[in-house]
Amino acid sequence: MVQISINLTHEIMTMISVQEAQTIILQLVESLQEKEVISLDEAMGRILAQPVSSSLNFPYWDNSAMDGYGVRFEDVNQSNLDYPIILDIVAEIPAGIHPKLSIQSGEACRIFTGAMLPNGVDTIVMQENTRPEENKVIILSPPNYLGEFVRKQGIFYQAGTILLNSGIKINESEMAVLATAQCSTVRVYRRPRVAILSTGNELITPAERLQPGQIVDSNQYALKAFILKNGGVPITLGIIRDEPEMIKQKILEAINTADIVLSTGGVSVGDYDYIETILAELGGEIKISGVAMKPGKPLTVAKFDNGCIYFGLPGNPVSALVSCWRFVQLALDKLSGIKGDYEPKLITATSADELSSNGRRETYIWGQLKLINGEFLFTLAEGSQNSANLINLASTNGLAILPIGVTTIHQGDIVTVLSISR
Ligand SMILES: Nc1nc2c(c(=O)[nH]1)N[C@H]1C(S)=C(S)[C@@H](COP(=O)(O)OP(=O)(O)OC[C@H]3O[C@@H](n4cnc5c(N)ncnc54)[C@H](O)[C@@H]3O)O[C@H]1N2
Ligand code: MOO
Ligand SMILES: [Mg+2]
Repeated sequence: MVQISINLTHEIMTMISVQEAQTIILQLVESLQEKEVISLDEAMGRILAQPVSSSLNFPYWDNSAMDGYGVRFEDVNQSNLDYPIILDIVAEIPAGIHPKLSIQSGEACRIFTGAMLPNGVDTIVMQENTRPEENKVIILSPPNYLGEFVRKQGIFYQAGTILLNSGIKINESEMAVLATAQCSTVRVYRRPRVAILSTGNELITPAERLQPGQIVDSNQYALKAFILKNGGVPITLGIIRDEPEMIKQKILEAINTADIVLSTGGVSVGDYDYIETILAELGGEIKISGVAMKPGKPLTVAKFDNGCIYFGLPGNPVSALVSCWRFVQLALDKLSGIKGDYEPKLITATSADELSSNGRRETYIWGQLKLINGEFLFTLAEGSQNSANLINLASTNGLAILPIGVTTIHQGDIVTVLSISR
């Protein structure tokens, strides 16, 4: 690692640090309180708004963990190859049956994995340790302990205990819990509404014919995908020309319909960069107007009286996404009702490549994070690290972070990497 001492220029002094920006943003965001009841089938990806418990025990009843024979432990625990115990098979119990009989001393039942135990049975002998003979079974080796291969009622969870906490995201494993607890409906937080708009005279849609000087609006698609991936409802408002009145109208519409607004472009110092002025004119309180990071420097954040939080993201495609990964992600997590510490997922990795920065802003370098033999390795994306190069941003799952003052991370050095979930 190579460090420099830097003279802070006026530009850097007016920008806040990434950490300060994170703190401000998280202070602005309040978690949604509105809840809705949805069907279990629709619950994937949603945030649980109440703890889940059940009147059921888990397992629901004593059942067998093996295909074999249900026995009384005291009958068979002395069994061995020289003096094998022989029991009468008095019943066959497949899974799904409620056995009504009671197994007496000297008796066994044929039983299968998942089948409910009858009264009297306290242990299962797996069939590999037995030899059936007509309506009898020979126990070739005794069980290791009383209750072997029995899944006792309530041994995993007892009725009434909390199975899932409020504020967790429902993924596949939580879906299984909700299903097994027979929650056919689930109370969740409503999804955050996120308005997305692109500003710029040069922008066209992917379907339009490209004319010299134009550029396709990729940000709209990137941001929509990001919002969908994070459980929000994207409200795409399209492309707005660099026309202050038109931008004003769209922003007004956006802040009145969404919890968060993401716009791209128009936040730097150019003659057509109107966003910050318009936000202020509309009564937005400008909380951030520049962060000492690269890319993502001109990030503008404002809060409106109705609670809406406006992120004016830089227009450069990489800058826009890096700002989302670093800041909007945390804001969305908190807004969504997810309980957590709202901290970026930072991973310590070894750098496979030399990484460089001018050391003047906290620099985010995109690439691949791989787990190799239990250790994380960061590989630089091939090609240019230019904030307009959205092509080599594809497949990025990690952003190596070079703090202010650090100009070089040598190959083999340790580097902190922001992990991006894919
Ligand atoms: N004199 C200075 N110029 C610039 C500075 C600076 O400090 N002084 N900062 C640079 C940095 S850093 C960034 S980042 C950009 C931010 O620009 P804006 O947020 O004002 O965005 P635009 O000027 O509208 O566009 C920048 C760039 O991005 C392209 N773009 C815009 N929207 C989209 C979209 N929806 N999809 C794809 N690409 C888009 C646009 O064509 C421009 O190339 O400012 C620097 N300038
Ligand atoms: O801050 Mo800009 O995002 O470096 O290109
Ligand atoms: Mg600009």
